[in-house]
Amino acid sequence: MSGQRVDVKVVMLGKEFVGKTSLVERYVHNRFLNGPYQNTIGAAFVAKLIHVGEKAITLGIWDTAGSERYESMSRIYYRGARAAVVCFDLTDSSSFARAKFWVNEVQSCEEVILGAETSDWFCLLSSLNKQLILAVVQVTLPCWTNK
Ligand SMILES: Nc1nc2c(ncn2[C@@H]2O[C@H](COP(=O)(O)OP(=O)(O)OP(=O)(O)O)[C@@H](O)[C@H]2O)c(=O)[nH]1
Repeated sequence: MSGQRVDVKVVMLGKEFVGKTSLVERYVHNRFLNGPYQNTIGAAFVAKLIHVGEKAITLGIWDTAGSERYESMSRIYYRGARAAVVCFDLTDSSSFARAKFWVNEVQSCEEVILGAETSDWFCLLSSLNKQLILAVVQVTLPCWTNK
């Protein structure tokens, strides 16, 4: 980590290849890296300064590796996080099962955002009630109702 002061810790979680790094790149640098897929190893950290009203807040974003072999490491990164962005691919039901796993894991986070990505669009469902998020997604997403 860079040693800079972080006001709010945010963690990105979800199966590998669902687009976590791409989302962070878009949000922080407003760019899409078009090169070959490179899996995250362990986790990557990036900070972003945002303004909420007159307040300046530094977000410290931990982009975790989605591969299950890094699962225990990801647990370290979400400890103390104020928010978790749990991502999955709408075309991959196993990635939704993985998202469900992470939503249950991150009970300590104040805010959980569940993101669904297909190849060319992205939607966010946000709620403080994690069970409600899962219920909504189970009802609305065909890839989940097949399970
Ligand atoms: N076409 C398209 N490709 C995308 C989009 N988002 C991500 N990708 C591609 O999907 C692949 C995986 O994206 P990453 O952002 O590296 O996925 P990740 O979840 O961070 O993967 P891990 O680091 O292994 O956990 C990459 O080849 C991206 O270029 C998108 O919105 N559209």
